[in-house]
Amino acid sequence: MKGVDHLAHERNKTEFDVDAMKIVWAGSRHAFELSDRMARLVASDPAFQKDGRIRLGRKELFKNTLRKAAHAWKRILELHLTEEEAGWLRNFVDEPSFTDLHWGMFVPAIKGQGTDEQQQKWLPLAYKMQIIGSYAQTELGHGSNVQGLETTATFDPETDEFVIHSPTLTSSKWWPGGLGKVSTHAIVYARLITNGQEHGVHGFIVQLRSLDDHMPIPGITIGDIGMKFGNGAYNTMDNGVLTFDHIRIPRNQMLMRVLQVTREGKCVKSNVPRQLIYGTMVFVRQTIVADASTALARAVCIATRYSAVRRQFGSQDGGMETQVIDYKTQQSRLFPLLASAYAFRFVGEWLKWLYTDVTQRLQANDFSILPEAHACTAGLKSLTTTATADAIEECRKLCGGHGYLCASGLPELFAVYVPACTYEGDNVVLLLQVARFLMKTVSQLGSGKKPVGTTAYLGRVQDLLQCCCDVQTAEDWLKPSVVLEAFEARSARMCVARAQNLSKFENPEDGFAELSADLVEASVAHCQLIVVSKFIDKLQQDIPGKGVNRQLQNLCYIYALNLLHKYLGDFLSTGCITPKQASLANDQLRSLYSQIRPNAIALVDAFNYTDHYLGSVLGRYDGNVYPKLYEEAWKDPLNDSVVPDGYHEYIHPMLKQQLRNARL
Ligand SMILES: CCCCCCCCCC/C=C\CCCCCCCCCC(=O)SCCNC(=O)CCNC(=O)[C@H](O)C(C)(C)COP(=O)(O)OP(=O)(O)OC[C@H]1O[C@@H](n2cnc3c(N)ncnc32)[C@H](O)[C@@H]1OP(=O)(O)O
Ligand SMILES: Cc1cc2nc3c(=O)[nH]c(=O)nc-3n(C[C@H](O)[C@H](O)[C@H](O)COP(=O)(O)OP(=O)(O)OC[C@H]3O[C@@H](n4cnc5c(N)ncnc54)[C@H](O)[C@@H]3O)c2cc1C
Repeated sequence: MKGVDHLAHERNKTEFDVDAMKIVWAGSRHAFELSDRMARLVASDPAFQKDGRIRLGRKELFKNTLRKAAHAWKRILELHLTEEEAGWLRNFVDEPSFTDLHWGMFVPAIKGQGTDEQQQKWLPLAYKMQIIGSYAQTELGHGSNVQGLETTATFDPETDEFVIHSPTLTSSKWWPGGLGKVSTHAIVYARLITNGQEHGVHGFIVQLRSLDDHMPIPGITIGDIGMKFGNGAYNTMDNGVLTFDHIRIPRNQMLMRVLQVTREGKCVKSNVPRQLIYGTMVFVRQTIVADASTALARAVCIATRYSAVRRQFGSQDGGMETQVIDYKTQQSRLFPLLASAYAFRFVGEWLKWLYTDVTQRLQANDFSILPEAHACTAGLKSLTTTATADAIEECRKLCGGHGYLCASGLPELFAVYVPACTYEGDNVVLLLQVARFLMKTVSQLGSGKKPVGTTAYLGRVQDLLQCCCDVQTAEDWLKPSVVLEAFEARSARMCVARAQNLSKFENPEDGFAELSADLVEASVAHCQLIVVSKFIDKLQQDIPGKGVNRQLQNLCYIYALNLLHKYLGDFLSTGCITPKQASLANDQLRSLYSQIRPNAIALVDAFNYTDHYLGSVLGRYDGNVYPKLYEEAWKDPLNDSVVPDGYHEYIHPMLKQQLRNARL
């Protein structure tokens, strides 16, 4: 059987309505139709082809990215695309570029932290791309510790200006995307100083380059920070270095929604909390969770299709060998990743809802759920990006040797994706933020303050400390209440145990530092509970389409029970379940793998990825893997000549030498 036939055969086994699942995956019929249209538009445009990207040198690669970004903008204008359509189009172009930072951080920072007048002035320029912006927060010496940033913005009352300055080498801005070669402006984070007094870190709109000839403004030194991990990959982005030598900007270019500086240099606080200065990060972390499901789904789609095409061992009487997807070990590695892609999709949907809700509340001066929004975005960003980066690497291994070829698409996907564990907040630093939130919540339980939102379960802590898991058979693990209670009890018990250990320290900060590794584990447990509970919530919705809900149920329990298996130490040591119940969970997991197996190909087809977007010979929709891999190999520049360059200089003399030695 050919690879092409394998996948057709697999698709015939499907037990659910794939078109209906495509809509569930996209979030709505509207989102499906729109993303489908944009994906096809990009795939059919020769200007957006990706072939050979990994073989380009840095300069060529970067210029190629500029060309694509300019072409994308041209198409957006020609077709009068809406903001939503334009976002999808840029997504399917699938090449990190300065536009990510312009639309993803520069514009949101002005929207979130700018006053109405500032928005009226700067947003139209940014929307028309008459200025291009980046987000310059991180410095050579400090990234995680935002309060430790060294760049200064000193108010000069004589001229009504701020003087932006880099006092040290370590205060050089370092990393901002789009800054190195493209951006004309940036939101620069700097320590505000007025009348000799410091007022913490704030954002300032600073012009970096001339709008006429793109030369840096005098006093500004700016460039690219150099090559990053992997071929192609994130090297399409000009992450930059920037220093200021007493650059003057008008007073009204400080983003003043949180704090105003008057003509006299007086600081006047508004009614919004200081943390709103960090609001852009909350917004981006939320989008990163949605992106995690997309990147994970890409890797899983490649590994699943290839696992159905690939055959090894098991041939009897000259019959066909076994499809590697039928090995239980392959299933136990692959199907939890498939389930995670769906789980992250739904938690991403929920997080988007939460973010929208917080934004509306903020507009009505209700800041009460800001800590919850911060903890959820930070924790879920950390959980989903760590899992996705690990999963892409696992998918590479699931594809055996061919997974290591760039033609599989997996090496570049990994190289592009893995910095997500670091940017927008190092994942451990973010989990420590969640831990602070959880410890604060536990410490307030005695005061009668009822926890709400994702920590509401901690309000039932007494019950959760005592409850016994009600599982007697493997089927009992298919009850939502049972699964939910196990995850709630595990998280609550871990939180309470950590809080008790913390209370033994005289100085809570010392305790927090000493116990931080344990605290991070409690944060992970809490975030996993959120993902599981949002998946279970999704199952309660009225989901149309034959067999769709059934598949989602199977995926939900695979996600939850695989976590239970992987983190068994937590569940057993906190006494949430018994070893016997753990073993039953494992039995159920195996049964679920068998149920998912005939639907695996259709479940990845439901992601609706074009071959252009997947960029993988192994993941091709038609399964025509071997002929295309063979074809692809011959495209390598090494195969341009039969005898390689360097033969006469190095190989030939070496062979001659051996020959002479042999004759002696
Ligand atoms: C084949 C492949 C082809 C190619 C494929 C292409 C496809 C690509 C796919 C990739 C996917 C997506 C791409 C997406 C594009 C993204 C582009 C990358 C952009 C990256 C940009 C950046 O990195 S910007 C810089 C980000 N920096 C950080 O995140 C810094 C981290 N540090 C902090 O956030 C904070 O300083 C801190 C959280 C660590 C706080 O530290 P500290 O304790 O010092 O805090 P404070 O004293 O300042 O404040 C404490 C109180 O404030 C509360 N707090 C903290 N943060 C927030 C917040 N954000 N919101 C609300 N409240 C907050 C904190 O809880 C404390 O509260 P209390 O305890 O109540 O006092
Ligand atoms: C590809 C990429 C794109 C980026 N784009 C931008 C951008 O556009 N704009 C921008 O401003 N920045 C950008 N950044 C910077 C990014 O936000 C920072 O690198 C990130 O926030 C991590 O900070 P750091 O580099 O200072 O790491 P560090 O904080 O130095 O981390 C080093 C190690 O120390 C540990 N650590 C640090 N603090 C603690 C603590 N309190 N407790 C325990 N462990 C700790 C971390 O876990 C990590 O293991 C980008 C980074 C990358 C990689």
